[in-house]
Amino acid sequence: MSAFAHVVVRTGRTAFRLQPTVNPLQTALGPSGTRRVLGAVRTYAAAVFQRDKPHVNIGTIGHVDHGKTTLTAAITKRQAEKGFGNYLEYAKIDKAPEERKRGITISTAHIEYETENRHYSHVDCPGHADYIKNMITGAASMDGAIIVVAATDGQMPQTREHLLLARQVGVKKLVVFVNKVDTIEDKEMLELVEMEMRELLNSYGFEGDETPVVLGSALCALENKQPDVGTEKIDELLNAIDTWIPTPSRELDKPFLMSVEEIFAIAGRGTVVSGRVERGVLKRDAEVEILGKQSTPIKTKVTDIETFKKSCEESRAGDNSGLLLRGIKRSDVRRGMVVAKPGTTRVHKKFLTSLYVLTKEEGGRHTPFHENYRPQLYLRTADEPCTLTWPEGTEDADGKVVMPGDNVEMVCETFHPTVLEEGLRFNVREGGRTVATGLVTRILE
Ligand SMILES: Nc1nc2c(ncn2[C@@H]2O[C@H](COP(=O)(O)OP(=O)(O)OP(=O)(O)O)[C@@H](O)[C@H]2O)c(=O)[nH]1
Ligand SMILES: [Mg+2]
Repeated sequence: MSAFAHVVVRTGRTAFRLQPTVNPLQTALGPSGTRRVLGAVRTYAAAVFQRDKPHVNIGTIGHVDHGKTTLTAAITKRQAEKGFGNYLEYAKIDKAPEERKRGITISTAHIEYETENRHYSHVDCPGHADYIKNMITGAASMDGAIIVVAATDGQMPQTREHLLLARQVGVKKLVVFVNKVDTIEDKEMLELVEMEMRELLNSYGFEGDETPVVLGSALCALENKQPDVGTEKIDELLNAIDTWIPTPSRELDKPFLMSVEEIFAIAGRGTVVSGRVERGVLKRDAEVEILGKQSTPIKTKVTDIETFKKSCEESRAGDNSGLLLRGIKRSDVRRGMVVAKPGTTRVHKKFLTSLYVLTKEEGGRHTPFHENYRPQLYLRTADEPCTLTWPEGTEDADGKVVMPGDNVEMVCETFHPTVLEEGLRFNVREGGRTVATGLVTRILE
Protein backbone atom coordinates (compact mmCIF):
# COMPACT_ATOMS: atom_id res chain seq x y z
CA MET A 1 0.00 0.00 0.00
CA SER A 2 1.35 3.34 -0.98
CA ALA A 3 2.54 5.06 2.13
CA PHE A 4 1.03 8.44 1.40
CA ALA A 5 -1.83 7.25 -0.75
CA HIS A 6 -4.93 9.06 -1.95
CA VAL A 7 -3.98 12.49 -0.86
CA VAL A 8 -4.55 15.69 -2.72
CA VAL A 9 -2.86 18.69 -1.21
CA ARG A 10 -2.23 22.22 -2.20
CA THR A 11 0.99 23.73 -1.02
CA GLY A 12 2.20 27.28 -1.22
CA ARG A 13 4.36 26.86 -4.23
CA THR A 14 2.83 24.11 -6.29
CA ALA A 15 -0.04 21.81 -5.89
CA PHE A 16 0.61 18.14 -6.13
CA ARG A 17 -1.12 14.84 -5.99
CA LEU A 18 0.59 11.84 -4.56
CA GLN A 19 -0.86 9.13 -6.69
CA PRO A 20 -1.53 5.75 -5.27
CA THR A 21 -0.39 2.91 -7.49
CA VAL A 22 -2.33 0.19 -5.81
CA ASN A 23 -3.40 -2.97 -7.43
CA PRO A 24 -6.45 -4.54 -5.71
CA LEU A 25 -4.84 -7.96 -5.81
CA GLN A 26 -1.81 -6.67 -4.02
CA THR A 27 -3.89 -4.92 -1.42
CA ALA A 28 -5.78 -8.12 -0.78
CA LEU A 29 -2.64 -10.19 -0.53
CA GLY A 30 -0.42 -7.80 1.33
CA PRO A 31 3.26 -7.28 0.65
CA SER A 32 4.42 -10.90 0.80
CA GLY A 33 1.62 -12.12 -1.43
CA THR A 34 2.36 -9.30 -3.78
CA ARG A 35 5.72 -10.72 -4.59
CA ARG A 36 4.31 -14.11 -5.41
CA VAL A 37 1.69 -12.59 -7.65
CA LEU A 38 4.27 -10.43 -9.37
CA GLY A 39 6.29 -13.52 -10.09
CA ALA A 40 3.41 -15.20 -11.85
CA VAL A 41 1.73 -12.30 -13.58
CA ARG A 42 3.68 -9.34 -14.85
CA THR A 43 1.94 -6.48 -13.06
CA TYR A 44 3.72 -3.22 -13.48
CA ALA A 45 2.26 -1.11 -10.70
CA ALA A 46 4.02 -2.74 -7.81
CA ALA A 47 3.11 -1.19 -4.49
CA VAL A 48 6.61 -1.75 -3.26
CA PHE A 49 9.41 -0.29 -5.33
CA GLN A 50 11.46 -3.17 -6.76
CA ARG A 51 15.09 -2.30 -7.08
CA ASP A 52 16.08 -4.94 -9.59
CA LYS A 53 17.50 -2.83 -12.42
CA PRO A 54 19.91 0.10 -12.45
CA HIS A 55 18.11 3.42 -12.38
CA VAL A 56 18.81 6.24 -14.84
CA ASN A 57 17.30 9.73 -15.03
CA ILE A 58 16.67 11.09 -18.50
CA GLY A 59 14.40 13.57 -20.19
CA THR A 60 13.37 15.18 -23.45
CA ILE A 61 14.78 18.59 -24.30
CA GLY A 62 14.58 20.76 -27.43
CA HIS A 63 12.79 23.57 -29.17
CA VAL A 64 9.10 24.32 -28.63
CA ASP A 65 6.74 22.14 -30.68
CA HIS A 66 9.47 19.83 -31.95
CA GLY A 67 7.64 16.87 -30.41
CA LYS A 68 9.11 16.26 -26.95
CA THR A 69 5.79 15.39 -25.35
CA THR A 70 4.60 13.32 -28.32
CA LEU A 71 7.84 11.35 -28.14
CA THR A 72 7.51 10.87 -24.39
CA ALA A 73 3.97 9.53 -24.87
CA ALA A 74 5.16 7.27 -27.70
CA ILE A 75 7.93 5.81 -25.53
CA THR A 76 5.53 5.00 -22.69
CA LYS A 77 3.12 3.46 -25.19
CA ARG A 78 5.77 1.23 -26.71
CA GLN A 79 7.20 0.16 -23.35
CA ALA A 80 3.69 -0.52 -22.01
CA GLU A 81 3.14 -2.90 -24.93
CA LYS A 82 6.20 -4.79 -23.76
CA GLY A 83 5.03 -4.84 -20.12
CA PHE A 84 7.66 -2.29 -19.15
CA GLY A 85 5.49 0.57 -17.96
CA ASN A 86 2.13 2.27 -18.08
CA TYR A 87 1.01 4.12 -21.18
CA LEU A 88 0.71 7.81 -20.48
CA GLU A 89 -1.33 9.72 -23.01
CA TYR A 90 -0.07 12.96 -24.48
CA ALA A 91 -2.64 15.05 -22.61
CA LYS A 92 -1.73 13.47 -19.29
CA ILE A 93 1.91 14.37 -19.73
CA ASP A 94 1.40 17.81 -21.13
CA LYS A 95 -1.23 20.29 -20.17
CA ALA A 96 -3.52 17.92 -18.30
CA PRO A 97 -6.38 20.45 -18.49
CA GLU A 98 -8.59 18.65 -15.99
CA GLU A 99 -5.86 18.71 -13.39
CA ARG A 100 -4.90 22.26 -14.22
CA LYS A 101 -8.42 23.41 -13.57
CA ARG A 102 -8.35 21.86 -10.15
CA GLY A 103 -4.93 23.25 -9.55
CA ILE A 104 -3.29 19.86 -9.26
CA THR A 105 -0.28 20.05 -11.47
CA ILE A 106 3.45 20.04 -11.29
CA SER A 107 5.78 21.78 -13.65
CA THR A 108 7.87 18.65 -14.14
CA ALA A 109 6.35 15.31 -14.96
CA HIS A 110 8.51 12.44 -13.70
CA ILE A 111 7.46 9.56 -15.92
CA GLU A 112 8.55 6.04 -15.24
CA TYR A 113 9.25 3.11 -17.55
CA GLU A 114 11.70 0.29 -18.05
CA THR A 115 13.70 -1.45 -20.73
CA GLU A 116 15.15 -4.97 -20.51
CA ASN A 117 18.17 -3.52 -18.74
CA ARG A 118 17.15 -0.46 -16.83
CA HIS A 119 14.59 1.50 -14.93
CA TYR A 120 14.10 5.06 -16.18
CA SER A 121 12.65 8.20 -14.74
CA HIS A 122 11.90 10.56 -17.58
CA VAL A 123 11.25 14.29 -17.32
CA ASP A 124 9.18 16.24 -19.82
CA CYS A 125 8.31 19.84 -19.08
CA PRO A 126 5.22 21.64 -20.34
CA GLY A 127 7.11 24.69 -21.58
CA HIS A 128 10.40 26.34 -22.27
CA ALA A 129 10.44 28.41 -19.07
CA ASP A 130 9.89 25.27 -17.00
CA TYR A 131 12.82 23.56 -18.69
CA ILE A 132 15.14 26.40 -17.85
CA LYS A 133 14.03 26.54 -14.24
CA ASN A 134 14.01 22.81 -13.69
CA MET A 135 17.34 22.17 -15.33
CA ILE A 136 18.98 24.93 -13.37
CA THR A 137 17.49 24.11 -9.99
CA GLY A 138 18.29 20.46 -10.53
CA ALA A 139 14.65 19.41 -10.38
CA ALA A 140 15.19 17.78 -13.73
CA SER A 141 18.69 16.56 -13.03
CA MET A 142 19.38 14.15 -15.83
CA ASP A 143 22.07 11.55 -16.34
CA GLY A 144 21.47 11.84 -20.05
CA ALA A 145 18.91 13.42 -22.35
CA ILE A 146 17.08 13.02 -25.62
CA ILE A 147 17.41 16.15 -27.68
CA VAL A 148 14.42 16.32 -30.01
CA VAL A 149 14.75 18.27 -33.23
CA ALA A 150 12.02 18.49 -35.86
CA ALA A 151 13.27 17.68 -39.35
CA THR A 152 10.91 20.35 -40.63
CA ASP A 153 12.77 23.15 -38.79
CA GLY A 154 16.20 21.78 -37.98
CA GLN A 155 17.99 23.31 -35.01
CA MET A 156 16.34 26.35 -33.49
CA PRO A 157 17.23 28.80 -30.66
CA GLN A 158 15.90 26.61 -27.86
CA THR A 159 17.69 23.57 -29.30
CA ARG A 160 20.89 25.50 -28.67
CA GLU A 161 19.80 26.93 -25.34
CA HIS A 162 18.85 23.52 -23.96
CA LEU A 163 22.15 22.05 -25.16
CA LEU A 164 24.06 24.78 -23.40
CA LEU A 165 22.05 24.25 -20.23
CA ALA A 166 22.52 20.49 -20.43
CA ARG A 167 26.26 21.02 -20.61
CA GLN A 168 26.20 23.47 -17.72
CA VAL A 169 24.26 21.17 -15.43
CA GLY A 170 26.63 18.30 -16.13
CA VAL A 171 24.73 16.17 -18.66
CA LYS A 172 27.50 14.40 -20.56
CA LYS A 173 25.72 12.18 -23.05
CA LEU A 174 22.80 12.94 -25.33
CA VAL A 175 20.89 10.98 -27.92
CA VAL A 176 19.37 12.87 -30.85
CA PHE A 177 15.87 12.15 -32.11
CA VAL A 178 15.20 13.84 -35.44
CA ASN A 179 11.41 13.95 -35.37
CA LYS A 180 8.61 14.47 -37.90
CA VAL A 181 10.42 12.62 -40.69
CA ASP A 182 7.00 11.48 -41.91
CA THR A 183 6.55 14.95 -43.38
CA ILE A 184 9.88 15.04 -45.23
CA GLU A 185 10.19 13.58 -48.72
CA ASP A 186 13.70 14.74 -49.39
CA LYS A 187 16.35 12.37 -47.96
CA GLU A 188 19.09 14.96 -48.38
CA MET A 189 17.22 17.31 -46.11
CA LEU A 190 17.35 14.68 -43.34
CA GLU A 191 21.06 14.16 -43.87
CA LEU A 192 21.56 17.88 -43.53
CA VAL A 193 19.64 18.07 -40.26
CA GLU A 194 21.67 15.16 -38.90
CA MET A 195 24.97 16.68 -39.99
CA GLU A 196 24.10 20.06 -38.49
CA MET A 197 23.11 18.44 -35.20
CA ARG A 198 26.43 16.58 -35.01
CA GLU A 199 28.28 19.83 -35.59
CA LEU A 200 26.20 21.63 -33.00
CA LEU A 201 26.85 18.89 -30.43
CA ASN A 202 30.57 19.16 -31.05
CA SER A 203 30.46 22.91 -30.63
CA TYR A 204 28.83 22.48 -27.21
CA GLY A 205 31.39 19.93 -26.07
CA PHE A 206 29.39 16.75 -26.68
CA GLU A 207 30.74 13.89 -28.79
CA GLY A 208 28.87 14.85 -31.93
CA ASP A 209 30.46 12.31 -34.24
CA GLU A 210 29.72 9.30 -32.04
CA THR A 211 26.35 10.36 -30.64
CA PRO A 212 23.48 8.15 -31.84
CA VAL A 213 21.07 10.02 -34.11
CA VAL A 214 17.69 8.35 -34.65
CA LEU A 215 15.44 9.60 -37.44
CA GLY A 216 11.77 8.91 -36.91
CA SER A 217 8.28 10.10 -36.20
CA ALA A 218 6.92 10.20 -32.67
CA LEU A 219 3.41 10.82 -34.00
CA CYS A 220 3.49 7.76 -36.26
CA ALA A 221 4.60 5.65 -33.31
CA LEU A 222 1.82 7.06 -31.18
CA GLU A 223 -0.82 6.54 -33.85
CA ASN A 224 0.42 3.12 -35.00
CA LYS A 225 1.21 4.32 -38.50
CA GLN A 226 4.24 3.59 -40.70
CA PRO A 227 6.13 1.36 -38.26
CA ASP A 228 9.37 1.84 -40.20
CA VAL A 229 9.53 5.48 -39.06
CA GLY A 230 7.31 5.01 -35.99
CA THR A 231 7.48 2.10 -33.57
CA GLU A 232 10.72 0.67 -34.95
CA LYS A 233 12.42 4.00 -34.37
CA ILE A 234 11.21 4.14 -30.77
CA ASP A 235 12.86 0.75 -30.27
CA GLU A 236 16.02 2.05 -31.91
CA LEU A 237 15.96 5.14 -29.72
CA LEU A 238 15.56 3.16 -26.48
CA ASN A 239 18.34 0.87 -27.56
CA ALA A 240 20.56 3.88 -28.19
CA ILE A 241 19.72 5.32 -24.75
CA ASP A 242 20.40 1.97 -23.08
CA THR A 243 23.81 1.67 -24.66
CA TRP A 244 25.08 5.24 -25.13
CA ILE A 245 24.04 6.81 -21.83
CA PRO A 246 26.13 5.17 -19.11
CA THR A 247 24.66 3.99 -15.84
CA PRO A 248 25.72 6.74 -13.46
CA SER A 249 27.84 5.81 -10.51
CA ARG A 250 25.92 6.99 -7.50
CA GLU A 251 27.66 8.22 -4.40
CA LEU A 252 26.14 5.55 -2.22
CA ASP A 253 28.84 5.40 0.42
CA LYS A 254 28.75 9.13 1.25
CA PRO A 255 26.50 10.56 3.97
CA PHE A 256 22.88 11.07 2.88
CA LEU A 257 21.91 14.41 1.34
CA MET A 258 18.74 15.45 -0.48
CA SER A 259 17.89 19.00 -1.51
CA VAL A 260 14.21 19.74 -0.97
CA GLU A 261 12.25 20.35 -4.15
CA GLU A 262 8.66 20.19 -2.92
CA ILE A 263 6.84 20.08 0.38
CA PHE A 264 3.45 18.57 1.07
CA ALA A 265 1.20 18.51 4.06
CA ILE A 266 -0.40 15.09 4.31
CA ALA A 267 -3.57 15.14 6.35
CA GLY A 268 -3.26 12.95 9.41
CA ARG A 269 0.35 12.02 8.72
CA GLY A 270 2.53 15.09 8.71
CA THR A 271 4.91 16.78 6.35
CA VAL A 272 6.58 15.16 3.37
CA VAL A 273 9.56 16.67 1.58
CA SER A 274 10.55 15.37 -1.82
CA GLY A 275 13.52 15.69 -4.10
CA ARG A 276 16.30 13.90 -5.86
CA VAL A 277 18.76 12.19 -3.53
CA GLU A 278 22.23 13.57 -4.23
CA ARG A 279 24.22 11.04 -2.26
CA GLY A 280 24.11 8.33 0.35
CA VAL A 281 21.47 5.92 1.56
CA LEU A 282 18.76 6.71 4.09
CA LYS A 283 16.90 4.01 5.99
CA ARG A 284 13.43 4.43 7.37
CA ASP A 285 13.44 5.76 10.96
CA ALA A 286 16.85 7.43 10.52
CA GLU A 287 17.61 10.70 12.29
CA VAL A 288 18.23 13.64 9.94
CA GLU A 289 18.91 17.35 10.00
CA ILE A 290 17.19 19.92 7.82
CA LEU A 291 19.58 22.72 6.99
CA GLY A 292 19.48 26.04 5.18
CA LYS A 293 17.66 29.39 5.33
CA GLN A 294 18.57 29.67 9.03
CA SER A 295 21.75 29.17 11.04
CA THR A 296 20.63 26.25 13.20
CA PRO A 297 19.62 22.90 11.75
CA ILE A 298 16.23 21.35 12.53
CA LYS A 299 16.53 17.87 13.97
CA THR A 300 13.95 15.26 13.06
CA LYS A 301 13.38 11.65 12.04
CA VAL A 302 12.21 10.17 8.74
CA THR A 303 9.30 7.90 9.61
CA ASP A 304 8.40 6.79 6.10
CA ILE A 305 9.95 6.82 2.63
CA GLU A 306 8.40 6.73 -0.81
CA THR A 307 10.42 6.32 -3.97
CA PHE A 308 8.68 6.59 -7.32
CA LYS A 309 5.41 6.76 -5.42
CA LYS A 310 6.01 3.41 -3.79
CA SER A 311 6.76 2.80 -0.17
CA CYS A 312 10.24 1.51 0.53
CA GLU A 313 12.69 0.79 3.31
CA GLU A 314 15.39 3.05 2.04
CA SER A 315 16.15 5.92 -0.26
CA ARG A 316 19.35 5.99 -2.30
CA ALA A 317 21.43 8.42 -4.32
CA GLY A 318 19.70 9.04 -7.65
CA ASP A 319 16.19 8.27 -6.37
CA ASN A 320 13.32 10.71 -6.44
CA SER A 321 12.04 10.27 -2.94
CA GLY A 322 9.44 11.62 -0.57
CA LEU A 323 10.37 11.62 3.11
CA LEU A 324 7.78 11.79 5.86
CA LEU A 325 9.20 13.89 8.69
CA ARG A 326 8.23 13.50 12.31
CA GLY A 327 6.92 16.56 14.13
CA ILE A 328 7.64 19.01 11.34
CA LYS A 329 5.08 21.56 10.15
CA ARG A 330 4.72 22.41 6.49
CA SER A 331 5.81 25.97 7.26
CA ASP A 332 9.04 24.80 8.94
CA VAL A 333 10.53 23.68 5.63
CA ARG A 334 11.20 25.55 2.39
CA ARG A 335 12.35 24.54 -1.04
CA GLY A 336 16.14 24.66 -1.23
CA MET A 337 16.71 23.41 2.31
CA VAL A 338 18.71 20.22 2.58
CA VAL A 339 17.93 16.98 4.40
CA ALA A 340 21.19 15.39 5.54
CA LYS A 341 22.67 12.85 7.89
CA PRO A 342 23.27 14.77 11.15
CA GLY A 343 26.63 16.45 11.50
CA THR A 344 27.82 15.78 7.95
CA THR A 345 27.30 19.16 6.32
CA ARG A 346 26.66 22.75 7.35
CA VAL A 347 25.47 26.13 6.17
CA HIS A 348 27.64 29.01 4.99
CA LYS A 349 27.06 32.52 3.73
CA LYS A 350 30.21 33.54 1.96
CA PHE A 351 32.45 31.81 -0.53
CA LEU A 352 34.94 32.36 -3.29
CA THR A 353 33.67 31.43 -6.71
CA SER A 354 34.95 30.93 -10.19
CA LEU A 355 32.31 32.37 -12.51
CA TYR A 356 31.74 32.09 -16.21
CA VAL A 357 29.62 34.99 -17.42
CA LEU A 358 27.47 34.06 -20.40
CA THR A 359 27.69 36.03 -23.60
CA LYS A 360 24.77 37.68 -25.32
CA GLU A 361 24.77 34.84 -27.88
CA GLU A 362 24.53 32.27 -25.09
CA GLY A 363 21.46 34.06 -23.74
CA GLY A 364 23.36 36.12 -21.15
CA ARG A 365 23.65 39.83 -20.48
CA HIS A 366 24.31 42.34 -23.20
CA THR A 367 26.14 44.70 -20.87
CA PRO A 368 28.86 44.41 -18.21
CA PHE A 369 28.19 44.51 -14.46
CA HIS A 370 30.06 46.06 -11.55
CA GLU A 371 30.73 44.69 -8.09
CA ASN A 372 27.85 44.66 -5.62
CA TYR A 373 25.82 43.11 -8.39
CA ARG A 374 22.77 41.40 -6.80
CA PRO A 375 21.46 38.55 -8.90
CA GLN A 376 19.74 35.32 -7.86
CA LEU A 377 21.78 32.23 -7.02
CA TYR A 378 20.40 28.83 -8.09
CA LEU A 379 22.18 26.16 -6.13
CA ARG A 380 20.78 22.62 -5.90
CA THR A 381 17.07 23.40 -5.53
CA ALA A 382 17.71 26.64 -3.65
CA ASP A 383 16.95 30.00 -5.18
CA GLU A 384 18.70 32.63 -3.10
CA PRO A 385 19.50 36.35 -3.50
CA CYS A 386 23.24 37.02 -3.41
CA THR A 387 25.81 39.79 -3.75
CA LEU A 388 28.95 39.53 -5.87
CA THR A 389 32.05 41.49 -4.91
CA TRP A 390 35.75 41.45 -5.78
CA PRO A 391 38.03 39.44 -3.50
CA GLU A 392 40.13 41.47 -1.04
CA GLY A 393 43.21 42.95 -2.63
CA THR A 394 41.80 43.11 -6.16
CA GLU A 395 43.45 45.98 -8.04
CA ASP A 396 41.21 48.80 -9.26
CA ALA A 397 38.21 47.04 -7.70
CA ASP A 398 36.25 50.30 -7.73
CA GLY A 399 35.79 50.74 -11.41
CA LYS A 400 36.37 47.13 -12.47
CA VAL A 401 33.61 45.60 -14.58
CA VAL A 402 32.75 42.07 -15.65
CA MET A 403 32.04 41.60 -19.34
CA PRO A 404 29.80 38.94 -20.87
CA GLY A 405 32.13 36.09 -21.85
CA ASP A 406 34.51 36.72 -18.91
CA ASN A 407 35.74 34.10 -16.52
CA VAL A 408 36.28 35.75 -13.14
CA GLU A 409 36.93 34.96 -9.51
CA MET A 410 34.58 36.78 -7.13
CA VAL A 411 33.25 36.62 -3.59
CA CYS A 412 29.63 35.59 -3.33
CA GLU A 413 27.53 36.26 -0.25
CA THR A 414 24.10 34.68 0.05
CA PHE A 415 21.17 36.35 1.78
CA HIS A 416 20.30 33.29 3.89
CA PRO A 417 22.67 30.64 5.22
CA THR A 418 22.92 27.95 2.56
CA VAL A 419 24.38 24.43 2.53
CA LEU A 420 27.54 24.75 0.47
CA GLU A 421 30.53 22.64 -0.31
CA GLU A 422 33.66 23.25 -2.32
CA GLY A 423 33.28 21.94 -5.86
CA LEU A 424 29.52 22.58 -5.98
CA ARG A 425 28.16 24.10 -9.19
CA PHE A 426 25.45 26.72 -9.41
CA ASN A 427 23.86 29.19 -11.79
CA VAL A 428 23.34 32.91 -11.52
CA ARG A 429 20.15 34.37 -12.93
CA GLU A 430 18.71 37.80 -13.32
CA GLY A 431 15.31 38.85 -14.66
CA GLY A 432 14.47 35.41 -16.01
CA ARG A 433 17.73 34.68 -17.76
CA THR A 434 20.89 32.81 -16.85
CA VAL A 435 23.74 35.28 -16.72
CA ALA A 436 26.53 33.14 -15.32
CA THR A 437 27.49 29.69 -14.10
CA GLY A 438 29.83 29.17 -11.20
CA LEU A 439 31.75 26.81 -9.04
CA VAL A 440 32.28 27.12 -5.28
CA THR A 441 36.07 27.20 -4.98
CA ARG A 442 36.59 28.11 -1.31
CA ILE A 443 34.28 28.59 1.67
CA LEU A 444 34.97 31.90 3.44
CA GLU A 445 32.33 32.08 6.19
N1 LIG B 1 3.83 15.24 -38.57
C1 LIG B 1 4.28 15.06 -37.34
N2 LIG B 1 3.87 15.85 -36.35
C2 LIG B 1 4.34 15.63 -35.11
C3 LIG B 1 5.27 14.59 -34.84
N3 LIG B 1 5.56 14.62 -33.53
C4 LIG B 1 4.87 15.64 -33.00
N4 LIG B 1 4.12 16.26 -33.94
C5 LIG B 1 3.20 17.38 -33.75
O1 LIG B 1 3.93 18.54 -33.39
C6 LIG B 1 3.19 19.32 -32.48
C7 LIG B 1 4.02 19.59 -31.24
O2 LIG B 1 4.26 18.39 -30.56
P1 LIG B 1 4.54 18.34 -29.00
O3 LIG B 1 4.87 16.93 -28.65
O4 LIG B 1 3.49 19.02 -28.22
O5 LIG B 1 5.87 19.24 -28.94
P2 LIG B 1 6.70 19.69 -27.67
O6 LIG B 1 8.11 19.71 -28.08
O7 LIG B 1 6.32 18.86 -26.50
O8 LIG B 1 6.19 21.17 -27.48
P3 LIG B 1 6.34 22.13 -26.17
O9 LIG B 1 6.16 21.26 -24.97
O10 LIG B 1 5.28 23.13 -26.34
O11 LIG B 1 7.73 22.70 -26.26
C8 LIG B 1 1.91 18.56 -32.19
O12 LIG B 1 0.89 19.07 -32.98
C9 LIG B 1 2.26 17.14 -32.60
O13 LIG B 1 1.13 16.39 -33.00
C10 LIG B 1 5.66 13.75 -35.93
O14 LIG B 1 6.46 12.83 -35.80
N5 LIG B 1 5.15 14.05 -37.14
MG1 LIG C 1 5.65 19.45 -24.62
